[in-house]
Amino acid sequence: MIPECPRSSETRTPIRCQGADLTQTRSGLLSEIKTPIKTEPFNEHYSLIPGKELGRGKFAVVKKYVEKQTGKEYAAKFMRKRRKGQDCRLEIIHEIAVLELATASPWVINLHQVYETANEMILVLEYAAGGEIFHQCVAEREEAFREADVKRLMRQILEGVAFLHRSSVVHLDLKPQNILLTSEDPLGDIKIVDFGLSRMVSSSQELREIMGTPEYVAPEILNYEPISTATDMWSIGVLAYVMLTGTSPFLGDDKQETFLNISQINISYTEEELEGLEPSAIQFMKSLLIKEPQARATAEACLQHPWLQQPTEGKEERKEATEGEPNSPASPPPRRRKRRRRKAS
Ligand SMILES: Nc1ncnc2c1ncn2[C@@H]1O[C@H](COP(=O)(O)OP(=O)(O)OP(=O)(O)O)[C@@H](O)[C@H]1O
Repeated sequence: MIPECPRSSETRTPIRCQGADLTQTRSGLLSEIKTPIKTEPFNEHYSLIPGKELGRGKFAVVKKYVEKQTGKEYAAKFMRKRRKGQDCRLEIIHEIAVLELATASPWVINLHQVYETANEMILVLEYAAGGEIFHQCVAEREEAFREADVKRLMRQILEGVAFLHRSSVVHLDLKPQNILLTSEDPLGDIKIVDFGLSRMVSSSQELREIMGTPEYVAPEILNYEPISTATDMWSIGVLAYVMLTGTSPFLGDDKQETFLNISQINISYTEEELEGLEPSAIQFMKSLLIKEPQARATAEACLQHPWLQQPTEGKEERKEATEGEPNSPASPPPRRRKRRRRKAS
């Protein structure tokens, strides 16, 4: 779900963030960018790589391109400036500004260039060849993540989110479709994408009413209570559950049921998909899926959680496990991944 575009006539306030002076609007949008906006024809500099588009949202399409001069591959995100009759250029500028702010984090997708046409802005992004972690989340056992994989990727997600939170940015749409991989096999590293709903949080102004994706939204969003960095931490709790089990903890038969499940914290930690996980993995999720935002673990605290302190068996484990005998000493015991009605979506 996408929020209404803010009015461009909003008041702007200067803030200091990560040592830089930034200007933000009342609704938590950054309004200044450093990247030059190119107006020459995009196709003069980039060639489309034929094939399936990389992704599509409500107002954007992402396609793979090669830069003619360097031969390097990029993901070009074509974003419509007018949405539902409103000018949303300011929102796109904010998305660019957040990507600029996060350049120092290896876990946030890199912005290469920006182009603008009459109707669109084109964000030329680093190409994440492994696609969305969503695919492994819902894959059958051989391709699905093992707990050791989830731990390594979760540490990276948390480091990325901790960086954003230190910079006063809340992502507000953390879900498996917005966590990409640099490569699929061997399993690479994560890249956080899609800052379309992200906002600056400051102590002086309250943010409410920004909607993410139903299955991943925190109770305070449903109750129109203030949004904070803790709102992202709820989504990370849901993300961990989905990555570990392939099922979505709050998903109901319709949106109403999903929202009811969230507001009542109607979650089960005794599902068979959770059997065989380290007990500390359950504790980790429980430390995040708490109604009161203040009681949830922060990203920094999560990085110190016992679940993420235990050594993982490394990237090779998944391959060995799928090649070896299912119960041989070299491969960890298979985790039951029977699908239920509430498969992640
Ligand atoms: N840098 C990238 N490399 C590879 N694939 C990408 C990249 N950026 C985006 N994609 C793909 O395109 C999809 C849509 O991108 P993104 O979420 O940024 O667009 P969006 O229009 O804001 O989406 P939504 O409306 O769902 O929020 C991603 O889920 C991903 O599958």
